[in-house]
Formats: sequence, structure tokens, C-alpha cells
Amino acid sequence: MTLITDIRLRRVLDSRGNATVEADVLTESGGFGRGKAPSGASTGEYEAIELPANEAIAKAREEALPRLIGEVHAGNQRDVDAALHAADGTDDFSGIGANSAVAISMAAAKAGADVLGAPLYQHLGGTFRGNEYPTPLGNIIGGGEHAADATNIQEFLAAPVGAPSVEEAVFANAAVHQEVHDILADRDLPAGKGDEGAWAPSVSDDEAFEIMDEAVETVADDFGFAISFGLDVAGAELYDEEEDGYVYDDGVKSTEAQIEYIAGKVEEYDLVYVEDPLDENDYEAFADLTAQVGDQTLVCGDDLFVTNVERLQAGINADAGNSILIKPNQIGTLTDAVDAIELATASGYESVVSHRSGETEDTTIAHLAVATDAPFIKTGAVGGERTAKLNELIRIEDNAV
Ligand SMILES: O=C(O)[C@@H](CO)OP(=O)(O)O
Ligand SMILES: [Mg+2]
Repeated sequence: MTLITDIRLRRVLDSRGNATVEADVLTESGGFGRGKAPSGASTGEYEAIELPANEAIAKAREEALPRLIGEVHAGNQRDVDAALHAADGTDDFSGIGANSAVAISMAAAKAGADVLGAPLYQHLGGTFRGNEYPTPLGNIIGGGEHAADATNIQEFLAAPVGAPSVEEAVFANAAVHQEVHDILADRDLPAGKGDEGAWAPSVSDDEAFEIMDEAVETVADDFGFAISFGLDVAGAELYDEEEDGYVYDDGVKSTEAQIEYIAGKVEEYDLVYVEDPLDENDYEAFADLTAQVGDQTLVCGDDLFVTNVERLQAGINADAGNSILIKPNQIGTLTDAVDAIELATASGYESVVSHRSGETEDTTIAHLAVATDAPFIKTGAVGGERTAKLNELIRIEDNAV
């Protein structure tokens, strides 16, 4: 019933106005799924390769479609993704493009769910998945590669850990976003928004910490539950090999100083989440920081692990970090992403499912986070391509998908 009978690929817009790949998968019994590839700006050195959309589409039409149409069942996700790998023939999807691969992989999963008449999260997670919902991490203040003349740290993320429901958590993050706007206005600090909708004021990182702290406390009082915050430092973007350190507006920090700085911020602000605090090649520094603060916060590898089981295994061996960021387009297929989650779970690491800075209306990651019992999902706080996922989470919680 889920035999793939047609795949259509087209170029559509992403949230930055760039071209990305959209895939439609149709099955023998009328099942339909549509997936769209997101795209990063602070991409890790070891990510799967995204090709220009036109090229990715042409390559996938030539190489992948003949191996999928009439050959593979959309309901057998591992078969779909194995066919994508076989069609690509490289170990980084540079053959057909990770953007074509992930769009087809997600579209096939949705077509498989459609035939079953089940929500995608049930198709992916099965009926015996847990009954937890992820806490949304809301990007509130940001800079780095996502906005010019703003903070050095890429993302300050609200984490409504005490929220009684996904719905309350989503609204709390939006309220923190609004509160930060008001604080910035009171301080006469004009601010545009970065790629993910976070405020991008021209303030020091220290001032951003202070503003976040004030905003989450105010909103936590209003909502009546605990709201913490966390960071995506995007350390690989700050690290400069020639300087042998992390380059901030106010000077360069050595690796030791960076570890001390982040550990200090974890203590001072009770941070619940710290992503990529260090360079993507420095497992040892990750391990040092994890030894210091790993029992009180999630130390998460994004550019460090790039959703890749081999890089994750190296991290596990080195005790580097205690959680992994999962971005399906970083590795190219849902099977590869789920393999990384399974290895993480088996090794006592948490998995945090994430959007990219360039996004679309696609909601697959909301379903993946619920299917795999992720403790957190990182998918922004405001903006249509972000609320697409947040509102889908609300619907999933409400049994309305
Ligand atoms: O670094 C990150 O975690 C992501 C998403 O927030 O950014 P980008 O998609 O630009 O890599
Ligand atoms: Mg990151």
C-alpha cells in the first residue's frame, strides 16, 4: 500500500528568501507526504553537504527517483533512506545534496503516516513511545552568525521548565520575547530581529544575560511557573585557530578561560542548557566543562556532533557533553537522525531536536521530538516558520493532528 508511485521535487522559498527543496511523495494507495529542507547559517564543518536547490533537484531526479519510485515503500523508512544513500554514493550527501535527501526522507515519512491514517509522531514513535512532551527552547536574544552588530553568543534561549503544558510553555516564551522588547525600549536600545526572530540588540553579552534574567523572572512571576534560560554559544564560530582562542568584542579568551567563563555563567544564572560552548574539534574541552557542570545543566553538542553517530560515539568515549542536538538536515535522513537519538539514549545522553536558522513551514521536527521523547525542542519563539512547529506541538498535545 505504501509503495512509492511518484515523487515530485520543486524549488520553494525558505524564511531567509533563499531557494530550498520541497518534495512530494505519493503512494500506491493514495498516500501523500510533503517535506521541505531547512538550511543553516552557523553550519558545522562536518555537516552533510547542501547543494544549490536546482542542482540538488536535478541530481536527485537523476539518481534517487529511479531507485525509489516503484521500488520502495514509504512506510519502510529505513528502506527509503537506504535508497537515498545508495543513490548518493558519498558519505556526506554531496552527490544528491542533503537538502534533496532530507526533503524526500521527511516526505516519505509523512506519506507512510498518511496511508496508516496516523499522526506522523505515532508513525515515527510507535504506540509504545513515552507520554512526555518536549519543552520548547525559545530564541529570545541573539547575534553571532544570525545577526550583525549584536551579541557574540549566538542565542539566549528561554526554557520554561516548569510549564504544565506545551501550550503554556509556548505562550511563556512568546511573553519573554515581548518582555525583552519592553526592557530594550526602556533602555532606549533599538533592536531588529535576527534570522530566527530573536531580538538582535547592539549590547554586550553581559547585558544580554542581565536582560534575559530580568525577563524570565518577570514572566515566571506572571505565569506562575519556573522559567530558566540557556545558550547556544556557537563556539566554533567564535574560535579562531590563529588566535588560539575565542574572539569576543572585548578580547580573546583562551580555551581554559572559555571553560571558566561558561561554567561561571552556568552557576550565576542557573543555566539549564548550554549548546556548543566550545569549538567543534575540541572534545577534550567539552569533557572538561561537562565534568564541571554536567550534573547541573545540559552540555549539548551541535556543530560538535552534527547528528552523526560516529562523532557522537567519539564524544561518548571522551565524556564530552551530555546531550546531542538533532537536526535531520545535518545528516540527511530521518533514519540517520533516529540512529543518533538511539545511540544517545543508550549512552545516557539526552537528545534535543532542532530547527535551522533558515526554515520553512515544515513541521516534521515537532513530530520527531514527540516521537522520541526529547526533553527539549529548539524551534524559536515567534515568526511564521517557527510558530508552524510550535502550533503543531500544541495540536499534538491536544490530539488534534
Ligand atoms: O546553531 C544552531 O543551533 C542553528 C539553529 O539555531 O543555527 P544554524 O541553523 O544557523 O546552524
Ligand atoms: Mg547551534
